[in-house]
Amino acid sequence: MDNSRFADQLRRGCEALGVSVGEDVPERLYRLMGELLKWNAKVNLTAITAPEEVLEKHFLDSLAVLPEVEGATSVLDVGAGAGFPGLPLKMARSGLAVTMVDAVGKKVGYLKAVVTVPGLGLAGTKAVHTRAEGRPEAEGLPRADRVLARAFMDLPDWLDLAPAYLAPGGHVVAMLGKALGEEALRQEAGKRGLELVSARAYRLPFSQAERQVAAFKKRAE
Ligand SMILES: C[S@@+](CC[C@H](N)C(=O)[O-])C[C@H]1O[C@@H](n2cnc3c(N)ncnc32)[C@H](O)[C@@H]1O
Repeated sequence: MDNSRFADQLRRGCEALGVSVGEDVPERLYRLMGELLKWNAKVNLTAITAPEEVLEKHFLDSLAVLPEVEGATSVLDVGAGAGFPGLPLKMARSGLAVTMVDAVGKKVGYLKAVVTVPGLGLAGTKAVHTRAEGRPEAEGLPRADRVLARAFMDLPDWLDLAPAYLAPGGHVVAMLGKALGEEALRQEAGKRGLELVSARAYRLPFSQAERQVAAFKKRAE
């Protein structure tokens, strides 16, 4: 897929998702895809390698959570793997302080390298090699306004772990596959002293795959 077809498809996908990104973001994501596929030939980062799928399943799927991130100044992406959703979010909102953490050293090696590639707009993005177990200070991880993860843990385990990394007033964001009812989300939240802030079900624009994103905050905040 050439650069202009990629950019066109990315724009159409963003429009369908109702998210907006700057004019130069498609071009920078195209270059990020080049880095990802180049590294993936040496280091196992992702099983998704067809450009159409990287565009939708990695890039658009990451950008789809922009509405839940708006207004935040910092994001912690736990179990970031090859940088999803952290890298596309940073590209789309350059003012965001993004920290990505992963337990696998070679993935973090890629993340640390890719954020220094000139022109990608990822400068200042942090990548930390550690196992996130809910002890931010000991793990060298910041507390953040949005603590999010994709394909990392089941919702109950995520809601047990993630609040430890919240800055005051922050939200835990859960990226889910099949949608859960709001009552089920509220129940899981309530068991952990959390409140449901929002829940939004949508489909990815080309494959129509189902997604849901839910945000939670600590009760009485
Ligand atoms: C299925 S991958 C998802 C990667 C990325 N978020 C995505 O959606 O493409 C899960 C990642 O979590 C990492 N991981 C698993 N347990 C972890 C932990 N306790 N702390 C940090 N990373 C962890 C794994 O190394 C892996 O890269």
